[in-house]
Amino acid sequence: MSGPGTDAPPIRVRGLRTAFGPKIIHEDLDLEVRSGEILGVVGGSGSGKSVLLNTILGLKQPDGGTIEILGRNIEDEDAQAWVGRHVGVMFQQGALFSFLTVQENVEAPLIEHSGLSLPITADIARLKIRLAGLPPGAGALRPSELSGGMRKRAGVARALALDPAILFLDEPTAGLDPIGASEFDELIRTLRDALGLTVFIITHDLDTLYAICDRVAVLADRTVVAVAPVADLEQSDHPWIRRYFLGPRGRAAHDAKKDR
Ligand SMILES: Nc1ncnc2c1ncn2[C@@H]1O[C@H](COP(=O)(O)OP(=O)(O)OP(=O)(O)O)[C@@H](O)[C@H]1O
Repeated sequence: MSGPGTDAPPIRVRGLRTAFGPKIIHEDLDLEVRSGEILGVVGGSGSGKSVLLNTILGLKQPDGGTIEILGRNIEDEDAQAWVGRHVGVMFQQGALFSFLTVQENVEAPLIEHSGLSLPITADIARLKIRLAGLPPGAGALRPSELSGGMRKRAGVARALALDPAILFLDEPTAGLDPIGASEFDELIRTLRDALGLTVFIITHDLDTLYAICDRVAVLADRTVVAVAPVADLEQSDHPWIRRYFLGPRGRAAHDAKKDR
């Protein structure tokens, strides 16, 4: 069986169809994510980015097509537990348990999946909290005591708890000020480089796309209409892509990248 360490692409989606009743969200959608890349996923509001994420994670059943994570079909028996073991997810706002401290939030997946003793679990959680760029004292705080940026870092620490091969991030910089957002981008790139992660980021943040994404997948017309580095997408003829990258905000992000 294929798995982490094999040549299978981290994520391979083929011919995906999803729907809610009669409403079709994705049709004949193909997407292959390369090992070690940071892939940005963009699309208009309601284009199906979150539904795609949930379907890849096995939280929503596809109506057609196949999804493989590290070579394993997510509809296979026991695949959910396997995906949970090899994939880290940071949902919007960090999605932390509000009644637990940061330390306990990061320990939770370790206790559930690793079978390690509690002292070792605690040590690993402390390491992940530091890895996510939080100060040592942050572990004792509850999510409500953290700033938005710290909460997102705590979400990253928890997502990294089980040493995943793939990190999924849903709008990680939403709600952060520009300095916090670019520090967060830098964290993601550093973690990718240091840990060899493959990163899948849903984002509306053009600066993130220019700053750290190796390629960007564009969702439109119920499918992925392009997957390419931003520089190539700037040359696209697709009307939505042109409006997105060549509109005033796209140009500003492009110019900011040049000035960096
Ligand atoms: N549980 C659901 N039941 C019915 N329709 C749904 C459900 N979840 C999502 N949808 C519909 O699926 C479509 C895609 O939604 P999705 O949340 O994936 O969009 P998105 O691209 O993530 O949007 P945004 O950028 O605004 O977050 C929308 O039309 C939405 O109304």
